[in-house]
Amino acid sequence: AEFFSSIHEMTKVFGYEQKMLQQMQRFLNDNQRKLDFLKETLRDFESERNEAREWGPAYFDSPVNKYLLNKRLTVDWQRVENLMEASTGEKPLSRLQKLRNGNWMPGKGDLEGALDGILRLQFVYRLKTKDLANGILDGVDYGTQLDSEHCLDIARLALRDQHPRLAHSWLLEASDRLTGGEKSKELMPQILALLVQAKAELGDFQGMNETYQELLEIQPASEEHVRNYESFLEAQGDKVSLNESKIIEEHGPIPKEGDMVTPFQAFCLTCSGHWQPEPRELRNLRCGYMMETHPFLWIAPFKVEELNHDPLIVHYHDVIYQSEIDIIKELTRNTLKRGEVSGLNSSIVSNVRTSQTSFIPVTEHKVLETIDRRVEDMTGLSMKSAEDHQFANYGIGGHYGEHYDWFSHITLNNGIISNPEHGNRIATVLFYLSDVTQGGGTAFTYLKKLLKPIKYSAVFWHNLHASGVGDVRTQHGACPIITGSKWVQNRWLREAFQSDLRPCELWDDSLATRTQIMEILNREKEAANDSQASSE
Ligand SMILES: O=C(O)CCC(=O)C(=O)O
Ligand SMILES: [Fe+2]
Repeated sequence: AEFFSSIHEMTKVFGYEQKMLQQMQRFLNDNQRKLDFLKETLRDFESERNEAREWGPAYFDSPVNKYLLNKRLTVDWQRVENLMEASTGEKPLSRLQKLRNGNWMPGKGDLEGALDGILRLQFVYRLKTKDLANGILDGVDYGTQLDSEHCLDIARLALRDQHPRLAHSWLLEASDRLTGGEKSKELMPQILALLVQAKAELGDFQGMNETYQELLEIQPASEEHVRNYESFLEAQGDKVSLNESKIIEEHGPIPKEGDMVTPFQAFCLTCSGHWQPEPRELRNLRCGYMMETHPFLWIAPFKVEELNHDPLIVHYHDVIYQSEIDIIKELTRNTLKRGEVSGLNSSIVSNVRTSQTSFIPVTEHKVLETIDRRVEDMTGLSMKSAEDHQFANYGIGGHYGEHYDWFSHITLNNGIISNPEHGNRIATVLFYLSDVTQGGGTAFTYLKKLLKPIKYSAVFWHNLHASGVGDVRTQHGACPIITGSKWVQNRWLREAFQSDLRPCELWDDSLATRTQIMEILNREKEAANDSQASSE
């Protein structure tokens, strides 16, 4: 099992730890009883000996006393020896070991996953190292302090995952948090050695020089440091005297709109709200009640909000009920596993997606059937070719990086998707089965839209152009959860049986690069502005 990706699992593990504590308590009790008995015996033996000493040799005139000493030296001491030799608390120890070695316990991968989650949160939301180390997450104080060793662990991972700025700041924090004593002596050289590496990646040669000197001051005898310092001076020595030590910010500058960024950067900037649609891009969007698709909706119309016109994205409110969510949670209780993404030839576990997911066929429960009738009314599309219901639970730091829901040609043709004859994923309906306390929005990277999960609501969008070609503007992802947990349900509708039901549109951006798309979008925007301006 895997735990860091799900709060649901983490709560279970927390329960197991309670059992481990009980075994530890039993171990202590058993040993305490043994020690108490030995102490009492020691006192008894001592008092018998004191009495004998007071009497002097006359003590042994009494046959009873002779007997007592003999008994002590044979039987009683033997008992003491046996007791001292016997290992106590074996039972609770072996129970404890069983609990801890069970496959329900988190392992090394989970620990790394949890650290990875912290780093991702920090990177995406540009959180301050100092705040995180003080247990403050995006302004909320959780009161948990990280010690020097924790900071060092995070720094090590940051360095490995090419976040040298973050590594640098975590190392400074690790050093600030050293409290002296043996531990400091052990950790300081490790901190400085990694600091040299971080500064090297950041091109801070003067800083490297200073840190090398500090390192050699505390470990002058280390041949390794001397050797490294010498080869550094040889290679970069000329740069040292020229340069000022750099000021290193823990986060790089925020790219401006229109700057060239990677899709991942666009994802981060949308998640953190640094990139947002401009007011004029929003002013034609409406909200209201929808009642066209089904007579029932005249009585209870859907509450809809338009989020985007092209591609069409709409948000429905109050379209799933607590009673349904309760049933769903029961259905998925034992079937959640780490979510996978499409690899070249198969589905793979990847850090791109850290959530627990489960596919459940509609036939499993009538509630799924009811939800599908609703989806039909919400989308005007047929559910005949829909995939199984997918449920996902994200824990803290859990996320799903930017992606398209539509399958690429490679995926469509390599036989790893279910029912390829049903074609590509024409539309997505994403239900939010929970609110999320902090973070965890759905970010549309091209459209700069961030949707905060609202429990009982659902988002619906078309993934494909009318030609059947994937629409790259639908790229989206699940932003990492800062606190709380997130439940979603995906309904993926396929192309088959939809030909009379889908709306039309003309252009095809399937082969365009991001820059080309941005150009087209900007041109459209300008055109819209022009026509707006001329009509005003
Ligand atoms: O959880 C989210 O907000 C998005 C999930 C998603 O995009 C997916 O499962 O394909
Ligand atoms: Fe998706």
